[in-house]
Amino acid sequence: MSLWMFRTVVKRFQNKWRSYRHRFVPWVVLNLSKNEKTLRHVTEPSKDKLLPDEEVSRRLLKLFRVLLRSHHGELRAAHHTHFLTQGTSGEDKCGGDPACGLDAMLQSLGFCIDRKPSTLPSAGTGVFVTKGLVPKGATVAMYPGTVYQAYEPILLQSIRNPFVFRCIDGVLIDGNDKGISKMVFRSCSGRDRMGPFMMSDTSWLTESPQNPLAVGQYVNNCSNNRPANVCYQEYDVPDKFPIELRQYLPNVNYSLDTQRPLRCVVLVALRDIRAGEELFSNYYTIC
Ligand SMILES: C[S@@+](CC[C@H](N)C(=O)[O-])C[C@H]1O[C@@H](n2cnc3c(N)ncnc32)[C@H](O)[C@@H]1O
Repeated sequence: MSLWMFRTVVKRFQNKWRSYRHRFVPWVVLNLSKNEKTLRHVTEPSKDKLLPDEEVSRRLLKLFRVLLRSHHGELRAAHHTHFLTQGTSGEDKCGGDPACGLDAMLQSLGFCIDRKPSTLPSAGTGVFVTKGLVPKGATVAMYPGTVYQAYEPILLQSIRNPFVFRCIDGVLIDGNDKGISKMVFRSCSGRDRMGPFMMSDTSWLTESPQNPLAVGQYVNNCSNNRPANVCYQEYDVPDKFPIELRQYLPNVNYSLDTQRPLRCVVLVALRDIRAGEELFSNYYTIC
């Protein structure tokens, strides 16, 4: 093969690769050809938002305020009984009681989601609606993890890591709750605290996240007979987001000197989803 031909082939591959909005490496590469029918096409990146950012903010704030109130209640109760041992690490403010976050979710959003074995054979864990009804257009989950700008190195953390999510602008979110990814998230989160306030939530790395939405990294890909019922949407946290509620955000910037607002990704319901149903997203979006 001549050098010219080689370059043309590489260029063609690069263009196709870049046009994929979301990819979980290496699973997407292996399965892309099998699943062409499930590709989602959008005409322009800006047309890909189902919910305006203000609406995403409003819904997150509603949940986070209920979480804050219930945590204050828990802390007061713990003070009374002299069993306050959690300190202010920001992790496990529910005292390990997942019901605390789930109650807040049911109260503020009208549904609960949780992780369970997937209904798909050999797909590992999935995410299910366990109570209530998720109405079409609801913010049903968040994709937690460390946020890498397109120019930042992620090589070590990305090796054999199926949880690296690629946003439309090349920003990557590492949602792996194990190994080096977990260490990186914890260290960045500890670094960014402002006085008494945590700027992010590390409890998504445990079995019982205090923000119950932060399990979106476990949502499995749709297939020809299991169509997507949720889709991803980027959400940049606005400057005015209250400082005392940032402790529930499951994302943190890898670099301290990132000049952009914190990138989060939410999953939005494409239709009403009932209790018992598994969530399926679309790993491939072409624009
Ligand atoms: C982002 S993770 C999702 C969580 C994963 N189910 C787990 O338990 O760790 C992506 C991985 O889930 C699995 N997966 C996702 N969708 C699948 C599907 N439709 N069929 C089989 N495996 C799937 C693949 O192993 C893929 O690499």
